[in-house]
Amino acid sequence: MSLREHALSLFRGAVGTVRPAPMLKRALKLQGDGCPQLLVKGQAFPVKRDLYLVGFGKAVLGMAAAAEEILGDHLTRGIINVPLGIQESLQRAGMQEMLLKPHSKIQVIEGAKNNLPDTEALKGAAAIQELAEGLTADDLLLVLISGGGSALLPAPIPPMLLEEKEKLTKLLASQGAAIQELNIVRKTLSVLKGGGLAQLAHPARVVSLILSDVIGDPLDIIASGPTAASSHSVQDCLQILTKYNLLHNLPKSVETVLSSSPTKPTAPENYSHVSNIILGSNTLALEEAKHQAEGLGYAALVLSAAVHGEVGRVATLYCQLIQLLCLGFAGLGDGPLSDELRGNLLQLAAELQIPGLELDEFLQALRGLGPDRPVCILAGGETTVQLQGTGKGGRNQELALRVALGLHRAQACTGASSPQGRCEILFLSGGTDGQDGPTEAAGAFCSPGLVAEALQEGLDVEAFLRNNDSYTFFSHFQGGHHLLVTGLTGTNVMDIQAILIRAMERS
Ligand SMILES: Nc1ncnc2c1ncn2[C@@H]1O[C@H](COP(=O)(O)OP(=O)(O)OP(=O)(O)O)[C@@H](O)[C@H]1O
Ligand SMILES: O=C(O)[C@H](O)CO
Repeated sequence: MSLREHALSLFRGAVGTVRPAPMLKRALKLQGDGCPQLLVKGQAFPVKRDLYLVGFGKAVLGMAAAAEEILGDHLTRGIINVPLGIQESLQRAGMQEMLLKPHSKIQVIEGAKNNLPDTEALKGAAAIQELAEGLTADDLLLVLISGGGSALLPAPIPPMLLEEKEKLTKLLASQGAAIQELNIVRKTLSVLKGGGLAQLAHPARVVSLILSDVIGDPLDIIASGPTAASSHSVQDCLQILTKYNLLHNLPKSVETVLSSSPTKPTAPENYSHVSNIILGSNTLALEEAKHQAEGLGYAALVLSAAVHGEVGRVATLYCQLIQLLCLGFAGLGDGPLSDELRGNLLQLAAELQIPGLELDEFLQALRGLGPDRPVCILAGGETTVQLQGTGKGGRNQELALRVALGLHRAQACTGASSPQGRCEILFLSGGTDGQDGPTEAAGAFCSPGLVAEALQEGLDVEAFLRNNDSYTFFSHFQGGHHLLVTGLTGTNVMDIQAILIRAMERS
């Protein structure tokens, strides 16, 4: 099999493991008929009286379909808020397992066009709020949460209007606020976010099943943590508004809400009726890819599930890693060039501040790999692209193209003796949701020869990159062969990267 086929199969395996149905079926069981209990990853929750379900997020329709199949007649009623048009597009894509059955007890509300809160999402949030407020101590509320949940559960604190809150979050996003900052502000201004839903559902037992789309899986940030104790206060919100110069331009209603917000977040002991359980994450997807890579004969290592930073810097990190691996294959893993690369990598990783990354240990483990086995390095996270041009692309395709350019330049420096010439190399970057930016592709593959081969086709990689036009490039180059096209996957645990390297077969 080619490296490309291997990479594709690893990507599909990784995504497959965090698809709603397999994920729910692995984690959730209902046991016993007389006094049924819900079992979630080994934790038992008795169903004393009624069992309700609510959910919000891009992957929640599939999660709800799988949950209803497991809960059967024990489910009393449910309400989910999902993206506008999702039922029709899943139907069209033939993804029946992600759709609710006819006569389902779960009401579906579609809204939040283009991932922005709207009146439909507002109605859905009000219905969820009403359901939660009516629960008793004998009821159990199952909450399904995934990325995109913030826009799908808008409940601005009065007198603030939806448009006012939306305008403020849009302003923050356009100024480059990170998702953590955005969601701290959203939590302060919302009835249901920042633990609000869990508090309204009290005294019912609340069990949240979460598919994480945020680096580090922070419970109080994913979908703005509607069932998680918030570690943030109104002070944090004010600091963020100050940082982005928005504090002195706030609508009156926002000022009113901010001035009457409690100065301290609700104490964690008020969440003893709540269990927040992460069911799927980038880490889980990478573990599955590692397992599959080992099955294919690779020595596989996971670099990190928290790779973030400006796409160009992250591309440099991957290029340097690839060069280091090549030197290892060439038997030069202990030479001065390798030492220099290791030094550069450590410096770059320190600059990128990737949480939890022990690069020193990782590089030691790389050194321990023999030159005989093919190597697979896996990583995940989310890069950022500062758009300069007007082209069409996504962060994964841009990353792959930048890695190709970096490898091309490195090869040009070392010439014919380049250690890259002695091994076969493939890099893949893809979004697990199957859509990279506003394009039809999930991501792209690249190898060191790409830039030179593109030139022969009259395609100038640097010019495409200057215009953030990676999708147009990959669509034209070799008839689109290097595009990763999966279609919408119905899940989302950020992006995945794979580096595959093996010694060149001697002819
Ligand atoms: N022409 C482009 N080239 C490179 N990146 C782009 C381009 N246009 C948009 N992007 C990037 O795509 C991202 C938005 O796309 P997308 O909706 O896939 O991301 P998202 O909102 O983070 O969604 P998700 O987390 O669900 O994948 C942004 O990070 C943006 O910078
Ligand atoms: O909905 C949101 O807030 C983002 O997708 C992060 O979870």
